[in-house]
Amino acid sequence: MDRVYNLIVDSVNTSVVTYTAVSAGVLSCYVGLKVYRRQQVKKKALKKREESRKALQDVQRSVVTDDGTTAAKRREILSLPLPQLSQQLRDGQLSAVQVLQAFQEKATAVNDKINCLTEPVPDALVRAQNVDVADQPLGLLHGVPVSIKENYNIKGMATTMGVTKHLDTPADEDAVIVQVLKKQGAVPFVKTNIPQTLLSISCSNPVFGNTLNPVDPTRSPGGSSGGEAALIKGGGSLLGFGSDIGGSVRTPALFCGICGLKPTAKRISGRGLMKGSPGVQGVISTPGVMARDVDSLALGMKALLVPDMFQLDPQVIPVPFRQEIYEDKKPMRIGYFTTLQSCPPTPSMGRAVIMAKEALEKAGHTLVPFDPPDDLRAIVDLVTRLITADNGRTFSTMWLKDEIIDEYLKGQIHLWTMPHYLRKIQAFLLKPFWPRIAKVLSHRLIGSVYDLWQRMAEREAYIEQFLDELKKKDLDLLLCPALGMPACKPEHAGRTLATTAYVTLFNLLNFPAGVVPVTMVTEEDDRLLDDWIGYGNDPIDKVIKKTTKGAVGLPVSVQCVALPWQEEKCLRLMKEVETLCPV
Ligand SMILES: CCCCCCCC/C=C\CCCCCCCC(=O)NCC(=O)O
Repeated sequence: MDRVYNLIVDSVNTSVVTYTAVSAGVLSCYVGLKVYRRQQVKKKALKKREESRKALQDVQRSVVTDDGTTAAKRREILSLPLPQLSQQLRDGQLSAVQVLQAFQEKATAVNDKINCLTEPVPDALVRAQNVDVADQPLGLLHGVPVSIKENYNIKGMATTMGVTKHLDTPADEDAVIVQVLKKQGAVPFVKTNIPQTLLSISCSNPVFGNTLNPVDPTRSPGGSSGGEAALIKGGGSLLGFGSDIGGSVRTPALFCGICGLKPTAKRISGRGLMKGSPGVQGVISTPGVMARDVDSLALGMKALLVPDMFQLDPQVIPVPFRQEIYEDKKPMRIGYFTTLQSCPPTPSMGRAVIMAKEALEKAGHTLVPFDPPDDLRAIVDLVTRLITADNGRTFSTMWLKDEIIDEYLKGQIHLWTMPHYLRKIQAFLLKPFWPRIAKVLSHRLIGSVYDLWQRMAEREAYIEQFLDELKKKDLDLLLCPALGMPACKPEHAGRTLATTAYVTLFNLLNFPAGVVPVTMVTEEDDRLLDDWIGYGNDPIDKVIKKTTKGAVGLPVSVQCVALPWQEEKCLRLMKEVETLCPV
């Protein structure tokens, strides 16, 4: 009996040992493979970064000059506002090659300091040479060098979104916007940096690295069109093209102190742009224009709103730029608000609205207080739910699977991917202390098509309600904060997303909206921040406060908003604010 028992014990022991050894072997193979894959991904990212650095250096070497006359001419070119520069190019006073080289030299020098470029556009010089031999001006942007955000397709260049799996796939066609720009004579010359996946207000990815804010390098230039904003602010481009589903044109424009316009979706074409959240419903993504001043934005829009665009993308509403609306001089009636319930702004952001409001009133316009209806519901129940409706599947499978996750993206991934039961437990525990955070956590995940339809129906009802409120006050324009805070530190970007309420609201409504710098953070704003509690001094408020502390001197903008398809009217209000509140 004992022998049988021993035999059984021995055989069980042997099985356990064998099982443990096999499991350990499989586990170490799995871990080894993971580590190996990670190293390969890292290697691939670094190789691409090195190649792009070299390509940019080659461009720099080819244009740098120590000839005094050329250098003086380049300084003169770089000092011209876009409308004058494009006029001189059309008149033949300047050549496209001369202008391109001035901007190539400046852009690469700016890049050396803040890492805002991803790659040079390889055929830029040939394109400029072709522009110079044309018999007559090719269009409104004849010979104007333009910068393009990384997620726009340019034939022959990979659109990477900051993930390595796209590095070896060059685009086979230009995005429609790029095609139209070329038809207008423009010379796309550099692509600009983005955050990995685009769904961030920072500007860093494992392939091209982190972009710094040219005004204060300890801060983020904003995202996702952060490379564009930083380059334009640094003087390396006069006209750039970005995209915006949650403020990606407006946030970086604010953080760097330039102007940016997010049009109504389908006013300009989004064909050939890679999206961070393809298929998302109800919070609408659209390309946008970025520049140092409003006249340049208007020129950029005018150059795009032409029959070529309407033919290349029949989904675009065929309405050309209405110059008469942009140049209209009649007094305007403008609604304004300084705060949203969901995320009260830090002192400088609210002060900027009051400053612009008073200047507009002095100039003869009528300013009317306007309360956006139930913005907490709009931001939490609609924007947050709709933008995270797939519970992070696109985020984790399409973008981040087998990739290195960027360090600045890590702080926000849980918002997209946290399991439902964990959200519920946390929301229950946190509700008595931090009701806003509990509200965000407790939002029901979208579990079915029926749920999605319900949210979309709520969104339609919300838009109707918003339009009714505007109509009651006879308003078709709004003035409000550009965001809940000025430029943040990159390490705080993932935990300050609540401040995007001011911009995402207009992606939800699909209204055109643009930002214009009007002031800078003052010592007094910084002092007032000490008593600022935001929504209720919850952990989100504490990070917003921490990141805003010491922001003295950073740009502060206001946001101008118009009704759908009224981009020209939105730009008109922006222009008026720019003229009345010069920074
Ligand atoms: C009331 C508290 C709410 C806190 C949570 C707010 C979370 C808001 C949810 C989503 C906003 C996400 C914004 C992310 C930046 C988007 C940048 C962007 O527009 N990217 C798209 C593009 O570049 O095309």
